Amino acid sequence: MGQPGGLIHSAACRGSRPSADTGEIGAVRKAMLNKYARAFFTRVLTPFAAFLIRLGVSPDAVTLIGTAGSVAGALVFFPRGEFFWGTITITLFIFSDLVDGNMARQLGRTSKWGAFLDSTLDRVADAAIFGGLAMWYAGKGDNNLLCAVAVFCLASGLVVSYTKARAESQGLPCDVSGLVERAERLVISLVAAGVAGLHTFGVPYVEWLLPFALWVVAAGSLVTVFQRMLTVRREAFEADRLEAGSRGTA
Ligand SMILES: CCCCCCCC/C=C\CCCCCCCC(=O)OC[C@H](COP(=O)(O)O[C@@H]1[C@H](O)[C@H](OP(=O)(O)O)[C@@H](O)[C@H](O)[C@H]1O)OC(=O)CCCCCCC/C=C\CCCCCCCC
Ligand SMILES: Nc1ccn([C@@H]2O[C@H](COP(=O)(O)O)[C@@H](O)[C@H]2O)c(=O)n1
Ligand SMILES: [Mg+2]
Ligand SMILES: [Mg+2]
Repeated sequence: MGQPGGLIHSAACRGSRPSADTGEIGAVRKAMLNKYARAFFTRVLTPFAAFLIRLGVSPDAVTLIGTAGSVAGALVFFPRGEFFWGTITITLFIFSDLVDGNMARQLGRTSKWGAFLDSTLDRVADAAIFGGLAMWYAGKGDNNLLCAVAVFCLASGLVVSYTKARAESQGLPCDVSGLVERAERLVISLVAAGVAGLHTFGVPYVEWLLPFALWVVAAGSLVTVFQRMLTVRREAFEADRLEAGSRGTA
């Protein structure tokens, strides 16, 4: 456990919110992929980000194009059961989410607007991915239960992100990433969808992977919602206690 009380206190003393822009969010413990894979992909994608900068492309444009491509890949291919091509398309575009911030940092132009745009459009891409899967199961995939599980993944993923955003808006750090962050939700779902999609090319015994992954993401997201809510509850009580204490001594 970190020291959320201290973080809250120092943030409160400065009258600031923990955010990606201030760097305070860096103090929040990250889940596995964000911790380890991000460093690797930062190294790999930095030359590409530098290339886009030389071409005069802006970080916001990369954010917008990446989201549009991910949404198109999810909503064009997934509802038709074309999981392989859907996953390939989404994967190509979704890495823009690591490139846009990289470009902003190289340019020394990270901004509050950029952070807002990035996070907001992450939700749009996630909704399209799980929405596209739900549409498949509601239609030709013909499985109401899996449709419900995909909708649950969509909704719980949004709630996971909302817990952090709402806590941060109140000056609370939400000092836990939880079991399943966005990167985990995406990697589990997309690897499963991509491999399950090989069924179309005659590969046997792979189609069960996608339903399995959806159940895993649904359960993991539910656990994560509780992890974050309990953490914020503790942080909120601590912040209220400190505030009451400072009022008492004033
Ligand atoms: C036999 C086939 C094998 C295929 C193997 C493929 C292996 C691929 C394996 C790994 C790829 C790992 C990629 C992992 C990259 C993770 C890096 C990372 O952590 O990035 C995080 C980042 C999100 O950061 P942001 O700060 O921009 O976003 C914040 C986040 O959204 C928060 O959400 P919350 O957690 O709270 O819900 C918000 O709170 C916050 O507001 C927000 O700012 O970037 C990403 O999330 C993008 C990650 C992209 C991951 C793409 C995964 C694609 C992986 C595999 C596709 C495989 C395709 C396989 C085809 C197979 C065909 C045979
Ligand atoms: N259009 C953008 C996108 C992102 N940023 C900044 O990058 C941070 C996110 O970094 P990622 O590596 O996760 O993409 C974000 O908080 C912003 O500070 C930006 O300025 N403009
Ligand atoms: Mg990004
Ligand atoms: Mg993002």
